[in-house]
Amino acid sequence: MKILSAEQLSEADKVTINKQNITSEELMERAATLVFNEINNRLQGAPIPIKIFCGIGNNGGDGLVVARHLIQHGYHVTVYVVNYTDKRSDDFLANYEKLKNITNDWPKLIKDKGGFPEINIGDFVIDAIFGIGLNRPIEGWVADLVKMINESQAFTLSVDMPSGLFADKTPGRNTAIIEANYTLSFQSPKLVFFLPETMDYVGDLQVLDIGLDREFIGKAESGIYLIEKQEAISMYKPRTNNSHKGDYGNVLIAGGSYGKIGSVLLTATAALRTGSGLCTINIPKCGYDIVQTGLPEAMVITDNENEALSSFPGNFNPDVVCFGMGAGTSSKTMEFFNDFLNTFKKPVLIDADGINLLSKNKELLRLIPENSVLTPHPGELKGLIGEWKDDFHKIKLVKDFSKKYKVIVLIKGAHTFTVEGDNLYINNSGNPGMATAGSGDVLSGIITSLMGQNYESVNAAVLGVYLHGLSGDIAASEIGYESVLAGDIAKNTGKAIRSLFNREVKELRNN
Ligand SMILES: NC(=O)C1=CN([C@@H]2O[C@H](COP(=O)(O)OP(=O)(O)OC[C@H]3O[C@@H](n4cnc5c(N)ncnc54)[C@H](OP(=O)(O)O)[C@@H]3O)[C@@H](O)[C@H]2O)[C@@H](O)CC1
Ligand SMILES: Nc1ncnc2c1ncn2[C@@H]1O[C@H](COP(=O)(O)OP(=O)(O)O)[C@@H](O)[C@H]1O
Ligand SMILES: [K+]
Repeated sequence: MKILSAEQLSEADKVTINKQNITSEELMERAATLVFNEINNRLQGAPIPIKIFCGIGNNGGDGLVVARHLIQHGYHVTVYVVNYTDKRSDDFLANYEKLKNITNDWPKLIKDKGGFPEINIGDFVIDAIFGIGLNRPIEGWVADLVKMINESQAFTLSVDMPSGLFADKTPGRNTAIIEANYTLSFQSPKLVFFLPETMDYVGDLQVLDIGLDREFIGKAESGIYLIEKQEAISMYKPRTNNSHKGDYGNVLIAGGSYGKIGSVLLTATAALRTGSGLCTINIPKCGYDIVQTGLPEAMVITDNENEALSSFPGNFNPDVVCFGMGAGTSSKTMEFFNDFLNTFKKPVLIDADGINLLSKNKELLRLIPENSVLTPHPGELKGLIGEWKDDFHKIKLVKDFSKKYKVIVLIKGAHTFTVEGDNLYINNSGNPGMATAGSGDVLSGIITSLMGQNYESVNAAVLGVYLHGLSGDIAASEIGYESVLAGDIAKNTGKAIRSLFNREVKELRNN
């Protein structure tokens, strides 16, 4: 799904009104009725106190429409108009009149702190104060109101966006923002919903298709994509009946050092479980027995050194190499890395200590083959691109880096971002059970496997991140968040692929 900016959404709004020959008030009615339907489905007529806080722009207008429908369906509703200015939008005013026509309980105007109502923990709060029109941080008594709503701990549902969040920029420190339990957003999720600094304000997210013009959305240049099941399905390449192991990639996983051999095992297991035809592991000697016993399906090449890798096996020509997990950053391993980058010219995957070695010796960046994939976690990323001021700055730095070195860079996190030049792919699978040692090693194995199976690097990264999250979701649903081990994520990649299609294994082939 494309993620549009606030500006593009406002434009889509205008184009839709024009093309569908409707008024903006009708579009508001359509959008806000969908919000009402969701709330009604959820509450099923429950007699709980509903407090709706409406701004005076169109977000507030949505709130008034929702209020009207709720009242007409017999809910206990109190409407508050958060009168931060007197410049009310036309559609707000039209719906204000409509609301007054159906109830004697007219909206209560809040103009300062004196007008704040009591909010109890059992209330259902609807936040329709600001939407995509917010253009400066919330201040003064309105900020106090937001704070009061948050402190009440009442269940809070935000319409379109939690008030106080900007769709496309960082909110800045200590600003007032609604901490929603649930956000019903119109047409396109907003970028800030997925960033580490702002995702916690959103709560559970649901996007409502309000029927904005498809052609406009199709053509809109966004460069930001949310990756969900549909996108994953469109990237997946089925296996063919008439095939053999040579068709599914020969991958080399190089890494590990004394005490960290398990990392390579996890990566190789994930690669094989994602479908690699052949997998060879390159480790220091000390790992030989561990790896041969732990994963008999893999072949092993040992280094001359006992405890860390020191020289790249140049006489071996795999389809793709993945380097770095558990490798350490000793000078010997730096020699290995140097050797490797000077020898191997097809796209590679560099993870963990591979990234740390790049940060130690930035000269090596120029040697990375085009279309390689780098998979740093935030700590490793800092070594590569330096400190960032906020999430938007981080994205800019990573885009610049990706363009400069022609590589694909992941920003790993609860929503992993895959950055390829100016394109951002935001992953929407995964869960907190995946915050466990070795989870990243598994991800590297999955992506490397796909690269070896002839997926374009960017698709291997985007699909690999999605499958990794989905495998983690399957593992967590079976054994609970706390118990998920990285090995469980590796084990479930096959189930993840199958679940994309809800079909029997036999049907997942190209005949
Ligand atoms: N796009 C779509 O597809 C559809 C959108 N719809 C809905 O419209 C919403 C957008 O509505 P909107 O443009 O009227 O803006 P909104 O968020 O209500 O607030 C703007 C008002 O706030 C003011 N203001 C700003 N910052 C401020 C501050 N810090 N402190 C104080 N005031 C501040 C600003 O005035 P200013 O003072 O800047 O002149 C202005 O008066 C959108 O989120 C969705 O809910 C649907 O109905 C239909 C389909
Ligand atoms: N809360 C979370 N939700 C979804 N995915 C997560 C979460 N926490 C971690 N992950 C995923 O787990 C992986 C952790 O990678 P990394 O930090 O490199 O782990 P390690 O170094 O232990 O292998 C990343 O792919 C990340 O996206
Ligand atoms: K809102």
